Amino acid sequence: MATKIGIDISLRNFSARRTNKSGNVQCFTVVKCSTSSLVERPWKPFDARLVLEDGSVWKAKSFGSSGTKVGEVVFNTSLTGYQEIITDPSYANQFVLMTCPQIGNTGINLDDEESKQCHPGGMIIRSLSISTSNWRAIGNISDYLTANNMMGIYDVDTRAITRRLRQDGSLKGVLSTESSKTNEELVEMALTFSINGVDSISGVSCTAPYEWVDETGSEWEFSNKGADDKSFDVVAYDFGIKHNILRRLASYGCKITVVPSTWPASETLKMKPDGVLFSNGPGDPSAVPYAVEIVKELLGKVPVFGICMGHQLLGQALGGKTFKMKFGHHGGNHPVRNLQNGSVEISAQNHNYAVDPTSLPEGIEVTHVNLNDGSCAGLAFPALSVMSLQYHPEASPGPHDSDLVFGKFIHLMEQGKTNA
Ligand SMILES: NC(=O)CC[C@H](N)C(=O)O
Repeated sequence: MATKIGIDISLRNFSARRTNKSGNVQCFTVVKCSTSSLVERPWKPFDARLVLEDGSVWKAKSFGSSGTKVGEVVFNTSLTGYQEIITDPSYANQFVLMTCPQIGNTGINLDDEESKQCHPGGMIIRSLSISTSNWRAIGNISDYLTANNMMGIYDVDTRAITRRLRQDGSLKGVLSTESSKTNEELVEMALTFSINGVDSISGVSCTAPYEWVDETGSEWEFSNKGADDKSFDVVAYDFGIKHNILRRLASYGCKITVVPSTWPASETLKMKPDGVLFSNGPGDPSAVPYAVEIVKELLGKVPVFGICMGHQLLGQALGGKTFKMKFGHHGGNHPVRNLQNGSVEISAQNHNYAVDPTSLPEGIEVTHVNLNDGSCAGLAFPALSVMSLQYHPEASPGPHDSDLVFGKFIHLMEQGKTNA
């Protein structure tokens, strides 16, 4: 007898709600799950447009929510992990184009959210999977996007758009399902939008401190996991923090208090943490001087670790400058050389800005280099117990090569405790 793998979710109606150990309520408003809502055959006519600031108009079909939204278009080359990508707060004010040609086949589950909501304004894909089948799936991506007020378009030439972004650099654009709006109006909307010089982290940060205790689930845990008892008190600044950063810190033995992006350095020091983490987050790092000031005030007083936006803020606090890259790095296979031990890590990346290493004062060490373009991928300043990475050691989605860096942060905190 043939074994049936997966679940035919077209037969199920559901609503799901649960509270994790950290008190975060996760719930889905999706109650219907049918393959028929995904894709209709034969093809329906085009009902959505992506209009770019260069005047190009890309006809497509819509899924998820409808309306008109403006944002910056970036392409992500990851082959898996679309749910983690669309719930990553670092994508706020952007549209994410997936170069992987088919999206949606593994559906949506309760465990792969990197935050409590979807953040990009829209998702641009080639083919929307006609069915959903995965042992963890509780819904399909179309209903999930609708429930999260996120737009999606499919049946559009994602290769051609990606080539344009690679040639010309990041482009602003508008997604619209509204036929009443002219192409000219949408081009104008794209041209007047700006992500540069705008504070995007204030819209995604938490508003009050909270504790985080959830570790990586035992079925996904690595053998290199750290201490079982919570030996290190860590304050994590939330500039748009991904849950997997918190899970990895908890797995490595940290007791974590997450604080808002504006949390004063003096309040953090009163909490007497063993270390401070500066998280990932969306938008232009040079547009949030208040966050750079907080980082500066903490330098030298406690060991610190910066990830992505956190790394860019540290770079500025140490005296350096950031700049906007041509089209950034978004994917799960970027080779990075660790200059401290010579090894190469295959890494998960998601950023449009970078620290200019030539702007850094003497003594600041560039510890990691992106091997695709030679850009700065990590910094250290041992005299002030500083370490940072431009990419994502927590992955989610992505390879786990860089996970050991959480152990390095533990080591930095241990040294801090010894020297205290
Ligand atoms: N993932 C992140 O933290 C992104 C950092 C920053 N917003 C950038 O795009 O460069």
